[in-house]
Amino acid sequence: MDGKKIGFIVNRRGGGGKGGKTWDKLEPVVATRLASAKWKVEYTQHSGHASDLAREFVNEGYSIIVAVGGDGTISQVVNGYMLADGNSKGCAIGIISSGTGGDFVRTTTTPKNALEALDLILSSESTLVDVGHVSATKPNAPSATNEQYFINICSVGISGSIIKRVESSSIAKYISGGLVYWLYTYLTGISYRPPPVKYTLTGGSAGDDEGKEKQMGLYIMAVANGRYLGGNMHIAPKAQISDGQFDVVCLHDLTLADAFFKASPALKSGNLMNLPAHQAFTQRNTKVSISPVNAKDKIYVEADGEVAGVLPASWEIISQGCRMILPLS
Ligand SMILES: Nc1ncnc2c1ncn2[C@@H]1O[C@H](COP(=O)(O)OP(=O)(O)OP(=O)(O)O)[C@@H](O)[C@H]1O
Repeated sequence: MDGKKIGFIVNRRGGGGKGGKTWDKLEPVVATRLASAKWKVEYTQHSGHASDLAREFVNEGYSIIVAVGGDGTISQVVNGYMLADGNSKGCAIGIISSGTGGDFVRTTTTPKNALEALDLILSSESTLVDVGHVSATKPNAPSATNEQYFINICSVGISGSIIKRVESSSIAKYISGGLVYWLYTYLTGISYRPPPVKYTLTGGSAGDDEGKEKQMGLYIMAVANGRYLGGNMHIAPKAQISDGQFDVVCLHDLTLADAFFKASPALKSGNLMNLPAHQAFTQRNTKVSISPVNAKDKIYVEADGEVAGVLPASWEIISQGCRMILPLS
């Protein structure tokens, strides 16, 4: 650790308070192991704060930034890192997972045990991974866009509607995060009707469809760097975080019965094989764009588990844009 500066960004609220408890146990170990190094901890004070803190750590010359929290915290740290151009400044991100869903660390097989995760961060080399970028329309300002990076999965359709309902929910502060998510998944599942959208896929395996605008009734499209979403849905089982491409997994034109009896089990198991080709496809692409056929439809986009905007939206991969310290695959 000679000469290295390590910054910890801790979301004490992540995982319904797990983040705080994890850090309280870990801090004495960090103090001992990093006694001869320069290290600092910052606690997130509000949503989005982890991004500002990451940007400051990069600009202050820190060599490692450790995100202590869930997928939302990891995503915000990646956003701050990308905005400050952390890769070209020789900075890497480490992860100590203490959230609710933990979808990104499921892909990377980062240890769930905080001491093991710290050990990995302090003893391993960093590796380059891809980062996704999404440009989505602001829900209340149709002529403006939200520009955002994501490290795991950005999706649109039923998943965006679920996240929008979870974020707007007034009961979320009274019951556990997992239960709120389950409740709105069920309620959205029975009321969701696939809206018509136009989409274009470019770069990669689009073949004859390369760059052609097509239309479908959108159930879900996952633009995936990682493999899991929604707290363990194995939606993109073959996605690789360093291959320079998104795995684009799409279910479309489903009836309510198909959605319940075929799509949900298939998404959970990562097996879309029992859905016919006219209702599901998987491709590898570097660019994606989708817009609603009916301009007044508000179709929500979620990125790493948080609302990123509505359609129209477009996606682009930033190949090997971020350095992370991860277990060797
Ligand atoms: N002090 C704070 N007050 C309120 N919200 C905060 C605070 N610090 C961070 N947040 C927000 O909490 C949200 C959730 O955090 P995080 O993703 O770490 O945990 P989680 O949602 O439990 O886990 P997961 O995303 O893996 O399901 C993030 O959007 C983050 O911006």
